[in-house]
Amino acid sequence: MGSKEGKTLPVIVRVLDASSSEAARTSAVCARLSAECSEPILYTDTAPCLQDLADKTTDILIIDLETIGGDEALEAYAVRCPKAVILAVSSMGSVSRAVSAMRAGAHDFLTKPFSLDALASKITFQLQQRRPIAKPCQQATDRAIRVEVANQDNLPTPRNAPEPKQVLGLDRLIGTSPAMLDIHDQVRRMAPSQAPVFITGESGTGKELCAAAVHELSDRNSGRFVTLNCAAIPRDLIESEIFGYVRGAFTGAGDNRAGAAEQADGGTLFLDEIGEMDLLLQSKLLRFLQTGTFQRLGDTASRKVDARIICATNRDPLTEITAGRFREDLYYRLHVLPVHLPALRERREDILPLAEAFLKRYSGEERRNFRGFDADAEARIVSYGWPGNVRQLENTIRQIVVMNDGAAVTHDMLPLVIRDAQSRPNGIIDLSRERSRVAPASRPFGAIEPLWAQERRIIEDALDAFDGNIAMAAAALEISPSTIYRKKQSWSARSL
Ligand SMILES: Nc1ncnc2c1ncn2[C@@H]1O[C@H](COP(=O)(O)OP(=O)(O)OP(=O)(O)O)[C@@H](O)[C@H]1O
Repeated sequence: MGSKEGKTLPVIVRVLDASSSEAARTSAVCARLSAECSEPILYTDTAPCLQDLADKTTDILIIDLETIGGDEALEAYAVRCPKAVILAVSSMGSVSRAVSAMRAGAHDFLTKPFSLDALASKITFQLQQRRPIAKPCQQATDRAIRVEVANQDNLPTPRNAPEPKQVLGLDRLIGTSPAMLDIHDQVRRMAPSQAPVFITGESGTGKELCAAAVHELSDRNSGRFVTLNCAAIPRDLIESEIFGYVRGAFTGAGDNRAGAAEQADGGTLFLDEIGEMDLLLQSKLLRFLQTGTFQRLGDTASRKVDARIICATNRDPLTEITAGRFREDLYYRLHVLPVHLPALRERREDILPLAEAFLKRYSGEERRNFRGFDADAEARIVSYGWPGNVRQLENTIRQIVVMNDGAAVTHDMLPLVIRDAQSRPNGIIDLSRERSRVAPASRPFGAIEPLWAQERRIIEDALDAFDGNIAMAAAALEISPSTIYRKKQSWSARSL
């Protein structure tokens, strides 16, 4: 776990297995982990486990595939705890089962019966090796309270690793370019206001970090900063995630649940990828903004909360309005304090300070000796286009640190996509072949691959190219990682 106020928090382990004896046995593994674990939480039923994954912090999830009805069901668990290490276990082990479990979100797979040592060493390995994955669904969870951290993955801090420094507000928004200094200035001025903030910018430019800085510098900072990524939640669930629900509101609503708006009472509600909301929900959000009141799904009582709204999108809001996908009245209600985060290629002065900060952070975490970049590596890093912006830069540096060691990062440690960028400016995925295919004048219906299938092929190619790393694949495709999660969900919904 991360560190709060200088103390290392214990690793939170959840175990889901229909057999209580199996669950208890599996949980015994915690005693063998080098990281400090709290008492594991055992579930024999899926519903309470799903609920807790959505509501509470999870560092490790050990999940029995038979209990959840197969590996296809795993994704629903994975999206609820995007930062957890997920170990799938099954008594029906096979290579294809393991592969599909890992595609659905597991980090590793074990066939039952397994030895506790085997499970412990797999978990330890994952905790040490895991690279960052994108935030598919930062629900209204405890983790959304961002009074943290250099260790942004909420991974358990290795016992001997240096404690991450606690940095708040603008310190976390690295950059000294004129554009970034201007953003700092805007954030400082906007923070004390109660008015909504509307943040635009390409994926990975730091919109969420900027929203967190506004919250941290505001007088609401003793309240919660609750993040809801609308792109990562199926559209029909966004409403219940924002406004909550009462028992029986829909199948599976076994209990009353507060939504993100209530959890942000007294604090800040950050609605990321707001353009993903459907029009009906947009009108409910508008009403909430106008009156401060809302109803939980299935409830008749109105509730009132005091939450400051910050929203973000990587789309052009005016284009969305023109296309009829975004309500103009909602836009003007939200677009009171606008901030635009420029792409990293438009503020090249920030690249090196960011790269150096990430190198320092990850060298400390991974116990490496890196102190800087050699001249060739530095030149390449500074001149590369960084289509995935700061997220891509951060992931790249982390990848380099995990895979190498030395005093300086050298040119040959850089991923091929960056070393080779001049010859292939779009990165590793050569889309030019796709585009240059000469289409015959007419082709019979059915000879053309449907758009979703082409899209799926391209995304899966990108994932293969980056070894399944969603953040890197998204960066190369110049889309948000949450788009990949959403697409994957839609493929499973089609049972593809
Ligand atoms: N100026 C910055 N200084 C330090 N880290 C940054 C900065 N900008 C972005 N990052 C890091 O880059 C990653 C992506 O940032 P963030 O999630 O805020 O981007 P985003 O614009 O909200 O992306 P998306 O649109 O895909 O949700 C995070 O790990 C964040 O900490």
